[in-house]
Amino acid sequence: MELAGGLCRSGSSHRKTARETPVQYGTFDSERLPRADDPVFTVESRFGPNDVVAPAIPAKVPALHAIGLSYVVQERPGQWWNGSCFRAPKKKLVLNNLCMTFISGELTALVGTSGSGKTSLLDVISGRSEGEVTGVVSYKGEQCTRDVMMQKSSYVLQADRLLPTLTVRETLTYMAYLKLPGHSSRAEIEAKVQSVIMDMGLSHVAENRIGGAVIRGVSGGEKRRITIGVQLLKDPDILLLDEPTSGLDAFNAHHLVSSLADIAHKGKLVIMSIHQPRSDIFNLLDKIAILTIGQLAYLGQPGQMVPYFTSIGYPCPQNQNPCDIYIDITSVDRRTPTLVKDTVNRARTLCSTFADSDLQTAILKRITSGLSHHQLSGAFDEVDGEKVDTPSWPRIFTCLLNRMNVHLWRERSFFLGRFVMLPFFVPFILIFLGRLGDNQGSIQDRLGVIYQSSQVPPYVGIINAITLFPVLRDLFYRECHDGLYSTATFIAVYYVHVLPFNIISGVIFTSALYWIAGLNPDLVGFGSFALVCVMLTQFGEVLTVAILGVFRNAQLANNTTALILSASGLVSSGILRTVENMPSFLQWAGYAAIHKYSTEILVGNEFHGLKFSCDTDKTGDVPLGPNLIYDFIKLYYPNALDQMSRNFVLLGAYSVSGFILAILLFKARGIPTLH
Ligand SMILES: Nc1ncnc2c1ncn2[C@@H]1O[C@H](COP(=O)(O)OP(=O)(O)OP(=O)(O)O)[C@@H](O)[C@H]1O
Repeated sequence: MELAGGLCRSGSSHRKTARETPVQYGTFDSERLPRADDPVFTVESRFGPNDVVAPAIPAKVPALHAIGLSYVVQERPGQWWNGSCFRAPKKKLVLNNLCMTFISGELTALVGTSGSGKTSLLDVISGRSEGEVTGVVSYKGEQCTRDVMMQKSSYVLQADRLLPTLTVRETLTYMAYLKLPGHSSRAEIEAKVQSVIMDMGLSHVAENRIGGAVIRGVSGGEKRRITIGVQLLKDPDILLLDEPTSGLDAFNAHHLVSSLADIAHKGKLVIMSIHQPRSDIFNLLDKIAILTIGQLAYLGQPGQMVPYFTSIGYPCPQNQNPCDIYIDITSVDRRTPTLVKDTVNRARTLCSTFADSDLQTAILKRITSGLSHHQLSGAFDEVDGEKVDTPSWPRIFTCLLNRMNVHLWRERSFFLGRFVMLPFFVPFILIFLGRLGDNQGSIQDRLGVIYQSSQVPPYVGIINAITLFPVLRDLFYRECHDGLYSTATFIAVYYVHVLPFNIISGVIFTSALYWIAGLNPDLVGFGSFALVCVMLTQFGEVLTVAILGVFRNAQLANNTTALILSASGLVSSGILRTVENMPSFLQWAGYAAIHKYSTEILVGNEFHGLKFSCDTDKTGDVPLGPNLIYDFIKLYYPNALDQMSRNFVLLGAYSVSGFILAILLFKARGIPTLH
């Protein structure tokens, strides 16, 4: 049977067209749509009178259609260090001209072997795809833009990204503040959270911590339920789930899918990808779609699957799970080139057979019967997203800040570490340098204290960021992916969250070091010293955050930031080597380094007005004249005394520019693929 124009016909000729003439998302070749008077609409079922091919859908049931959907991605030809940046990226056709229909009130499973395109299809439907999409995704008869799909659908990714320190109820409550309309009252939010807890069967663990690698918390199945519950908070019309049962035992997988079936039967449109559903899960499904090589090998009711495949020469052996059998025959076997060739050919044949089948014809009929005349000619109106009352910025900011505070408070070792880590260095410095005297030798010792005091705080900032930030970053990726808030908001919240801790630890560090070591006994000097330490700690932390925006690997980010700060201290402090003696390019580089300004402040602060005694009893000691210290400062740190305010402003600017750099790097690097 030949469909008019061959829309959704699989095969190499079409593949070529999709590759060579990429069109924009939201367009399709209307010439290939069947007409309302097409004879295919009147053909008899090939399965006989008892086999229902396409039960009529009541006109008002909302349906999601994928119409001529193709998806092409750019494949990276290796890592950049292998020279991939000099090679043209290869295009890969991941989905090829899919025509599918999904209906509200039904649970549809996308099955197929690994790499068949299940996740990509969910990405495209949800509007979160990265590549080039052609074809139309329509919902309730209107073409859905990315924004509309983001609004109408919720997407449950494969990995659970949850804060281990929060309880189940807290997790859902914070998410409700981020997702529910801005006018929602506290009581409404609590009621919604309670109803999701009940719907997802989480009431027995509602007050338990989620837990993680170190602290045991809820089970894997319960974590999956929480992740799904998070997505149900905004009451989406469409719920998409990527491998929701992965990692679960048979009992939990069945329990979860049966909850999803309940959700679907309450009127939601639920589509999930699943690798190999067991027979008890298979029985819970309303529809099943088998994908292979980016095409459709089957879409229909589970009960129709055996008759369909039997009719095309693949009967299901007795007492076997039909899903296992038919996923196997549609799979590509990659063990040897011959096997690949044979199984790809078989998969292609199965897809083109399905494209010619009554099942596919019925799908096309459903699609076209829901389309208006101008839509049939390819002219869809793009629906604008409904005006959604999103939470206000202060509400989002406060919610994120509270969540970070609760998380840090519960991570007791990180929390205490923030207060004690910097002061912890004081005994080491004191053991090494002792109490400073007022003789000439103490000048060198004071320079040592100054060097240590400008090196240690930013390193502590690095350690603090590396322990705390990555888990928050992973959560941010997930929530930013859902469009809940921006990168700038996230970084700003983190900046404000850590600032009080850095102020307190900087003041404790200075209080201990300054008076016990016997630095210049002056209250203003003490305040300036503390302020420098705070700014350096904050800069170290925010610079690490910026680097963590580039490197996903925390260890790499740690090493890179430590290297940058070491280089900064070496070239600009003037303590390890006099700046004037350095090559000019290093002198210039020193101007860009924060340690130049922090050292100038600390040197001016320490030596200004300090009197030193003359050690005349020691052979070789040269008495210091009254102006010698002043001359020393003037010679080696010419801006230390005159430009103290400017240096403070520059230190502040560094900490702000670290914040801006973090936003820019996060934006430039983008949100990673979260699968
Ligand atoms: N952004 C991308 N860049 C490169 N290749 C991609 C991209 N997205 C998908 N692919 C490729 O497309 C094919 C289909 O991938 P997809 O993740 O959709 O398969 P899947 O059926 O969900 O597999 P699995 O069950 O293993 O998750 C794979 O070969 C994958 O490598």
